[in-house]
Amino acid sequence: MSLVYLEYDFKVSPLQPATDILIAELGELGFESFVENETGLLAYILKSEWQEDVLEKLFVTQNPNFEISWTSKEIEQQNWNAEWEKNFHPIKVGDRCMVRAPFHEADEVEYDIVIEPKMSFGTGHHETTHMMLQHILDNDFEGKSVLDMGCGTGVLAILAKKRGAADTEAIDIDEWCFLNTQENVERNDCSDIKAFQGDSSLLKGKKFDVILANINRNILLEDIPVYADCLNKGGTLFLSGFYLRDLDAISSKCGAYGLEFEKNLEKNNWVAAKYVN
Ligand SMILES: C[S@@+](CC[C@H](N)C(=O)[O-])C[C@H]1O[C@@H](n2cnc3c(N)ncnc32)[C@H](O)[C@@H]1O
Repeated sequence: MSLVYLEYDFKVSPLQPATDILIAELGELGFESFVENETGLLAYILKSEWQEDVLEKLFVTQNPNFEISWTSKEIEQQNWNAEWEKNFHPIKVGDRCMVRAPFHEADEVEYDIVIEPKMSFGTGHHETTHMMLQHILDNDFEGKSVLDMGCGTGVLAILAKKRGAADTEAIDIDEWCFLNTQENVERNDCSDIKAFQGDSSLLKGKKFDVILANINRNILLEDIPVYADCLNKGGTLFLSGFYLRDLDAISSKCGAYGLEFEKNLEKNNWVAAKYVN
């Protein structure tokens, strides 16, 4: 069955910081994918999950410093793929890692990741994915057991595996992401990554050396106690999907469960923070 999505074409002024704030707010409302352009942003959400009147209550729509207008249209999933192919360019993370689509030419990099995201989040274009990939490049994954929570396309689990991770699990609440992760792990010769559909209730009794969770502020605040429970002593937790203004709240919740803040990366006000157990 083909799912029906809504494509919103937002025109915003000034382009920055309005686009960044809009992406953060729409992400919290459940929008799954964003394509930035010269006038603003295309954003996609499943029609069945959406009530448009929420847009009137956003910070960007209510703040007189921003001008914003939008149109929307229904698109079928297959149309979305064509749209995505038009807009998806390969992304490099430093000199060592490239995330590209199957129809892009491979480059000479240490970690070449091929992703067909369809409607899943996680192409490396978003700041949070990019910073999480950077953390994976900067840290030792050799022989570590890894959880990628909120895996989207599975891109973080795939890079962790390519960096030498041992047992690796990838979980997403969304069926489409779960299926997409399964496809992408095969495509990248990482088929021993185990993918599951679900949430933190699946984590009972499990233990990991590293947990990667790029989700959003509210889910992270709710799930940090579960992550702390699942992290081996000496383990590392990487969290992203929230803004700099929420770092203190996230860090103090982690602190309350014995997880000590070590460092964070920042890009356009987004954060990817590292905690140690
Ligand atoms: C910001 S995307 C991150 C995707 C990918 N890990 C990346 O870094 O690009 C967040 C993902 O978390 C998933 N998600 C949202 N709430 C969740 C929950 N409670 N448990 C597990 N996954 C969740 C969404 O479906 C989405 O795929």
